[in-house]
Amino acid sequence: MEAPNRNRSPQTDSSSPSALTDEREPPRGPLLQRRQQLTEALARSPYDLILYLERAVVHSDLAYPDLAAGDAYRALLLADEVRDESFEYHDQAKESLRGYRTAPCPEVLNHGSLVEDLDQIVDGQGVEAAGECNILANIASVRCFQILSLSLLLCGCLKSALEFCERGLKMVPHNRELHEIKDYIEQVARRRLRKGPDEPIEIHMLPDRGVVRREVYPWNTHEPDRFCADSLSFLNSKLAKIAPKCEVKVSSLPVLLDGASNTDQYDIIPTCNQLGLFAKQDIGPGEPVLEEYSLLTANNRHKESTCDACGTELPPLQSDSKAVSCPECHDTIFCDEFCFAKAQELYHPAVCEKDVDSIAKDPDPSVIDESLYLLLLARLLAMSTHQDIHPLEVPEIKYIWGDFVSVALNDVDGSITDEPPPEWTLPFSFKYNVETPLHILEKMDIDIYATLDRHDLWVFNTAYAKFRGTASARKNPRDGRPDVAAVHPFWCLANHDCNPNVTWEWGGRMLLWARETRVVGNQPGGIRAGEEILNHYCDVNLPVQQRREWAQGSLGGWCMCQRCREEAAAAVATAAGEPREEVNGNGAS
Ligand SMILES: C[S@@+](CC[C@H](N)C(=O)[O-])C[C@H]1O[C@@H](n2cnc3c(N)ncnc32)[C@H](O)[C@@H]1O
Repeated sequence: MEAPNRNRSPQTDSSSPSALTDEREPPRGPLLQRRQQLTEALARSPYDLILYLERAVVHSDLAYPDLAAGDAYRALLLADEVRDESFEYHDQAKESLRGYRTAPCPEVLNHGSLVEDLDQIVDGQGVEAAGECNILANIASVRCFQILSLSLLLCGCLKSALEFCERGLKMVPHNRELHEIKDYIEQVARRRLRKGPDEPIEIHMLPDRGVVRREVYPWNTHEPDRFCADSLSFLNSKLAKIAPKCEVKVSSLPVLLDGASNTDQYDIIPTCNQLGLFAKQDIGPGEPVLEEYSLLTANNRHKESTCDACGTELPPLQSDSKAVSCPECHDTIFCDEFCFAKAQELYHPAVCEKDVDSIAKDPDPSVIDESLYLLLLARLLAMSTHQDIHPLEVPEIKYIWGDFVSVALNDVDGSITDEPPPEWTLPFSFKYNVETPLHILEKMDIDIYATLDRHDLWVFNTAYAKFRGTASARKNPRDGRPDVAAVHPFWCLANHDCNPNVTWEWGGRMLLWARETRVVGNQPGGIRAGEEILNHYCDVNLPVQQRREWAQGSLGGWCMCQRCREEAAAAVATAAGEPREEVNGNGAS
């Protein structure tokens, strides 16, 4: 069996054996233009499921299977709207389909054996009795199941892929393309689960977390040039209030590796430019460096004991407590009037009495991270809705680091392998990236179709990329589970070093202050004007190997700071029985 190719041309060659296979590599430029046209058409006609399906195919051809799945899922929801007149967008979705016919069928539905399966789709009733819109909706649903199952397979979400494939096969039990996709899912599942050809594969065993491209999408016009003079001057004007002795500047950082290497002893290692925080005046030992307040917080406990706005632990409710509950939705508690006023100003009215509070709360330990990132996304959506700005324009995330990979590196040929390509680094699942964010928006009474520009899947993915590079989480002291997370956009500009010159604590505010003494050699603390603020993302009291393993998650790679390199090189020299060399302050031996 041939592996299907993500890069299929928009002009589907339905005469090929399965029409899932087309080895041509379509050029990106025209596809990007076509994507733009379809996005504009969707802005004019937001309930048109055919346009969504067409854009799904283009996304698939551009090697964004996750975005293809997102579009196919929206088309599937619209097909449900067409069939059920009690649904909220029934009239609009049906009206949008009136411009299309079953013969000739829209090109995007004329795929493989789909039209041959029309008899199963109309259930033997004949086209007229079934109603043309309903038939189109049914054919479209099968097409959605095909795109969803193949795309999710390509992202590595095998369980969701198989579930959608099975749903399609329920509608058209003999559909050739769905059977092919099911075979592919089972082949990949067998390889990943190391199962023999005759061993059964149960759906609950299948992995459902994949990875997708982590990039500044070519059509993303919201991403600033973080290095340009305007951005730096904007950031520094804000920073002046919360860290008056600091400034944001370009910092040269070691390029992070995936794991241990033999470069620890090298005098020169590859570096890259990013942003960092620097002292612009001397800062004494123990002196405060930064105090930052952020409402971009999340709490995954159902009955939380933290302030809804800033995430601080609430004091026990006594008569002298300063805690305030929202007069409209009494369950939402703020630590004081200040937090309540800030919440009212920046996000709360968008979720007040909207029943979004129970979503993703008290998660299974295996999905704690996902739940916290999802709840950060929910907060971001509430902030952008209430402030009436695009989510990626919300100041709290606009300028932060997203650990993006270049589009060129991410672009792959798309044949099916056991795992998605290694350059794809953004964790992805159907539930947390596609389904639940839309569910949250619906609970907020937002029309997910009419607001596509703000709530497209690539917008959620971009926000997730930023959260994953910068959010901090706090563990609950009772059970050690992370239950509160936050993004502090200025604190997160400080880079990591295993010999930090600051330390931090997050209560209601993120506080950063200069260390009294440095970890290495008990040197006195304090930061000179011009020196970089060196934060710590891991426990710096651990030995080098453990430190590097811990920091790998939060830093995004193997720590190559001076201290790690010196300690690792010394350990290697000791193991080899070489005499120890003294190292000077800069680590050059
Ligand atoms: C929270 S951000 C820090 C600010 C970031 N440099 C920026 O430009 O906004 C974390 C990212 O900074 C980079 N980084 C921080 N400390 C580093 C270090 N010691 N070595 C290499 N990269 C570092 C890593 O790419 C990491 O994923």
